[in-house]
Amino acid sequence: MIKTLQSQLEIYLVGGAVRDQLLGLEVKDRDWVVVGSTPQHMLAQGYRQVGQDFPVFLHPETQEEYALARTERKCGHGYQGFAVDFTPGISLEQDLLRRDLTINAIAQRLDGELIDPYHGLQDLQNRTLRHVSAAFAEDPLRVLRVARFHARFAHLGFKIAAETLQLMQQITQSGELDHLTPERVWLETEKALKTASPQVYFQSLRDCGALARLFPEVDALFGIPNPPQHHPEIDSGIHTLMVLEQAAKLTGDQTDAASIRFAALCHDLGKARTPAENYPHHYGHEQLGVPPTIELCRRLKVPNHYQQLAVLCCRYHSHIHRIQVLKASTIVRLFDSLDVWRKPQNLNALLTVCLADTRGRLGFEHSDYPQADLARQFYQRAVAVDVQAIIAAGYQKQQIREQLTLQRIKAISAAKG
Ligand SMILES: Nc1ccn([C@@H]2O[C@H](COP(=O)(O)OP(=O)(O)OP(=O)(O)O)[C@@H](O)[C@H]2O)c(=O)n1
Ligand SMILES: [Mg+2]
Repeated sequence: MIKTLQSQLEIYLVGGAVRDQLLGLEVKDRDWVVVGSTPQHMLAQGYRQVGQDFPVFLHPETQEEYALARTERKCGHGYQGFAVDFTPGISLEQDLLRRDLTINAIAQRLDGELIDPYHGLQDLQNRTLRHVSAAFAEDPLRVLRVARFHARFAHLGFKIAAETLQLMQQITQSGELDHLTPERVWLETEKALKTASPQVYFQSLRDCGALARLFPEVDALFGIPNPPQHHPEIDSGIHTLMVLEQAAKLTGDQTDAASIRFAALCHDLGKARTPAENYPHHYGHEQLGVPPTIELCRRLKVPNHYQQLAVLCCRYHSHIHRIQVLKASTIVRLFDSLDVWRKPQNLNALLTVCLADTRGRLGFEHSDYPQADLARQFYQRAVAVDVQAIIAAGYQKQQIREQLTLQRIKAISAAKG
């Protein structure tokens, strides 16, 4: 069935599938381009149209995406306002020319032969992210996409070509990024947070000036000093990206990796709000970081669970760093604030951010962090307090709560010895 369908169309594999296969990586989803066909012909072959006025179709069996070869010309701001031409005369080369990066603009015929008019193979070998043509600028989201591909492939040695970075700077300066919807910005950012090197995404955005437009709260950290004895890297922006790098290493592909990494990104936002006369100290930066974290999340419509964890990590990371000297009652209050009784994962996430914070400093990359073990011990003691025994002893209503807190404090005090 597939064979007969495809034999009547001129079909090429394109985009990420060709790229990842050439890099020796696992291919997740496959995108196809169809040359010389029409929507009517596609429908007659059994394909289902995806969008109303976009020439993209789903294969009746594999459900993979097949797009008619097309050109696009921008005639407005942002995502809207494209003049799309998908008449059957559009060639494969024309379709590839409108794409973002040369490494994404290699096509493969069904017999395996590669068609590479823009030298994507060479750029794959040179580990270079290079735009295909000036048409790159027609979709400003591509500034974020390149930063994300950089984050995804940095560990393989990929760099952004100088002329592409320049173009990203021009697009940023033109103000086009301001027309991106929050949803699209967050979608790219969330994907970037899940890559092997999320810090490279934010560094690349900074390199082209886009960080100040999209994440001014993070950008504001650059140039803010820390005490050199604890922070040999000094700069709060650099520290933040180092913490993000460590958080990525610690979380790997665990399911809540993205929210922990996002919390790492936000944990020190308050340092940009320190009065300059206090430098390099940042008294109260934990609480000062909450408003910019909430503002960033509101603007980009970041999902609630990200915001909640980021706010907790802002507020309480220093508590964990100092847990050895905290009173047992303060520790119980901290656990209450973290809602650890219902959500023990909050404690794990905070401890991961704190470990990343410790290691995200120049020369401290392999530091131990005994505070995490201690926090876990205190939690184990406190969570073992038996509420049923308190009820059985005859306590009522809010007395139960009070007794619970009291006994948890006692349990932690005992553990402190
Ligand atoms: N703004 C965009 C989005 C997509 N593309 C093109 O469409 C292809 C498919 O897009 P997408 O699936 O988003 O990216 P992939 O490169 O396939 O990467 P992934 O593995 O993440 O799917 C890209 O390779 C690229 O050629 C583009 O040029 N500009
Ligand atoms: Mg794809």
